[in-house]
Parts: sequence; C-alpha cells; structure tokens
Amino acid sequence: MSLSPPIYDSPAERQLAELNALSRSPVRSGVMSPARLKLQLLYEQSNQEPIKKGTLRPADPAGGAFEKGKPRLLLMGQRRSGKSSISSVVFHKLAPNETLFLESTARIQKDTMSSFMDFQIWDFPGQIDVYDNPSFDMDAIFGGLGALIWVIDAQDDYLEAVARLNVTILALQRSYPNINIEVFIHKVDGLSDDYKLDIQRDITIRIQDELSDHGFENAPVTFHLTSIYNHSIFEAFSKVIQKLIPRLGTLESMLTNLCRTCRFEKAYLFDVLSKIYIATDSATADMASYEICSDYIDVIIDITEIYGTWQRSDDGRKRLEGEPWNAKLEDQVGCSTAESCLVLHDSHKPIMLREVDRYLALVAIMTDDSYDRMPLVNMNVEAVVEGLTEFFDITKPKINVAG
Ligand SMILES: Nc1nc2c(ncn2[C@@H]2O[C@H](COP(=O)(O)OP(=O)(O)OP(=O)(O)O)[C@@H](O)[C@H]2O)c(=O)[nH]1
Repeated sequence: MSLSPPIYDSPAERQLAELNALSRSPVRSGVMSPARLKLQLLYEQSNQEPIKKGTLRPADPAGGAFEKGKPRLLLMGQRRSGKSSISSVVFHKLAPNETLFLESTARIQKDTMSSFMDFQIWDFPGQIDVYDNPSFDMDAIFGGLGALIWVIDAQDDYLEAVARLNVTILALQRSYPNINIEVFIHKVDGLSDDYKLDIQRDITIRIQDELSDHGFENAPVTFHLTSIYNHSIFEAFSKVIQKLIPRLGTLESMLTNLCRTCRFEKAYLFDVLSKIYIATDSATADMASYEICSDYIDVIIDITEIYGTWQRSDDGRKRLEGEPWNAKLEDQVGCSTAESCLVLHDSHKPIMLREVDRYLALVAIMTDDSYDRMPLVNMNVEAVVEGLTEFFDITKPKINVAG
C-alpha cells in the first residue's frame, strides 16, 4: 500500500501542518524532521545573502538588526520627553512615579538586556543632535540598528520635536532606508481620547507631508500612543520587539492553531521579565486581555518569590503520587518549573500560564468550559511548548552569533 502525500487547501494550512510536525517530531542525534530542516535552511539562506553597505537584508523582517550580534534599539527625542523613564519602567521595573527623580541623561546610556533574545537599548541624551555634530560615526550608531524609537512629549509643545524627527527620518531614508522608525507619542495619560487622536493625526500628517515632499513614500514609520502610567508602553514595546523577531509568522501560526484546537479566546507568548509579549494569535488583540495576562504574570512572579523554594516533604509527595493518581508527580504536572491556572469569577474565564523556559511564558485566556477538556488542553499546550523551544533553539544561536 502506498501513502499519498497530504493535500492542503492553502499554504497556511501546509505551514501549520509543518509546524505540528515540527513540534511533534523529536530531534534524534543528527536526524532532523523535514519541518525543522526547512526552518534551518530558511535561516541559512537569509544569513548568506550578500549585504550591500548601508542597506539591509530585505528577507529579514528585522532588517540588519542581527548582523552585528545583539539587536539594538535607540531611544531618541527632546530633553525630558521621557526616554530614560521608558527604559527604566519597562526593563528595570522602576515604579512609574519614581521616574520623577531621574536625573537628566548626560552621556549615551547603553543597556544590555538578556532575555529570550539578547538586545541592547541605547538611551540618547535629549540635548545631543547626531545630525548637528559631524564627529558622530553614523555607521556605528545606525548601522545594523533594530529600531529607532523617537519619543515625543505630548504634554509639551511638540513642533520642534517633530521638526528634529523629520530631519532624522529624511537622513535615515537616504542611508538606512529599512530601519524601523517607531514614534512614541508619549505622556498621553491625563489627555482625553479625542485630544490624543487629534495629536496623533497632526503629528502623522506633519511627518508624512514632509516625507512625500522629499519623494519618500511608504517609509517604515509607525506611531504609538504611550504612557508609563498604564500598559500602553508595554504594548508599544511589544510591537517594536515583534518586528525584530525573525519568522514571527511561525510563532503566530503556532498560537493561532493552539487557540483554534483548544478554543482559547487569546494566547500570548510573554517575555516574563519585561512583560513584553513577543507573539500572539491572529485574533484581534485588545488592551484588556493583554492587561489581565500581564498582571497575572506579576501575581505568579510574586507567589514564586514567596513559595518558589518550597520543597515537598516525602510524605506529601507519596500522598500525591499514590491512590487515585498512581503516577509520579513529574508526570502529573505539565511543567516541572511552573504551571498555574486562575479563574476570574466575574467573567468565568480561566487564565492559564505555562512556562516555556526561564524567560518565556505562554499565557492564554480560556473559555469557561475549558476545564472539561483539560487533558486535551494540556496535551496541545505541551506540543506547542515543544515547538516553541525548538523554534528558539534554531533562531537564538543565529541571533546572538556575533554577540
Ligand atoms: N505624565 C507622565 N510623565 C512622564 C511619563 N514618562 C516620563 N515622565 C516624566 O517626564 C520627566 C522626564 O523624564 P526622563 O525619562 O528623565 O526624560 P529623558 O527624555 O530621559 O530626559 P533627558 O535625559 O534629559 O534626555 C520625568 O519627570 C518623568 O517622571 C509619562 O508617561 N507620563
């Protein structure tokens, strides 16, 4: 009897099937599954394409962010616009109101973040204008840059900030056209929704008009409304970081597939330390679901800090492994490092958290009948976690090669 090849209705379905194969097939010494091999080959190809000076690889969604090792993010903008506050709140867990006491940055601050991917954040003092100062080595600053984050204080007069940003964007378009420019219209807390949108519209028009006057259409400029006093800054950073992840579509397909099979409402893959989500499923993301999942991570971290080192007594372990379960404890829990489930009583939506590795956690909002299908849910989550682990096994060494 001969086996006919599987027929897929669409390329997306084929990709999902390959992903499932990727997450199911264990890698034996030197033997790779076809899906894993394909992912590996895609990487080899995109890493071998010749790179012209000043241009970035088109096939790489992160541009040339990985050429020199750790992807780099640059924070620029006027003085007191909030750059150091953003980096302290997102990456150093500083309480937002403590940023009131931050001193003005005098020199370029370089921070390295070790996480699911190692990246650097450079905080530029507001008074430095790189295009005013010929002594700056532009290639050292912008060559291989992941993203330029330009912070504009929405509570201040922003015309000068926009003028400086325009000069920078035009210069970058000429020399480094693929650098993502992320404009954070910042400090929008306390502004009415209408006013926020008015400001965003005004700034967008001013920048786009300037760009089209100089013949640049479709420049990679994105706008975000942010504040350190709510989740918007994490949401914006999530979007920035996602653009740096090679093959993000693969991660999104895995999560979309998981949501479909387990009937989850939403699934996020979080970087636990920063609470940035690095991928989510294809359903529309809303701030409320992100907030609740991100707060849940805080709860788990706090509980782990209190009870994390707790060891079970031999007696307790025997009781849990005996009747009626008759199985070793390790086989009963989905993950030896962390697993948890919380039910929100008002909306009857359980939230599930599953650690992927020491940096990443999968957090999903389930539906209220999910408890009836927990074994199936656990099995699917396990398969996706294996797939994610393999994904990062392949991509991480490529990202950090030159470190
Ligand atoms: N209301 C509000 N204030 C903010 C926000 N982010 C930062 N700030 C305040 O803005 C002030 C300046 O913040 P910094 O982070 O020092 O600004 P900076 O851009 O690093 O300034 P330089 O180092 O001089 O370039 C501080 O008092 C912060 O508390 C925000 O989202 N909302």
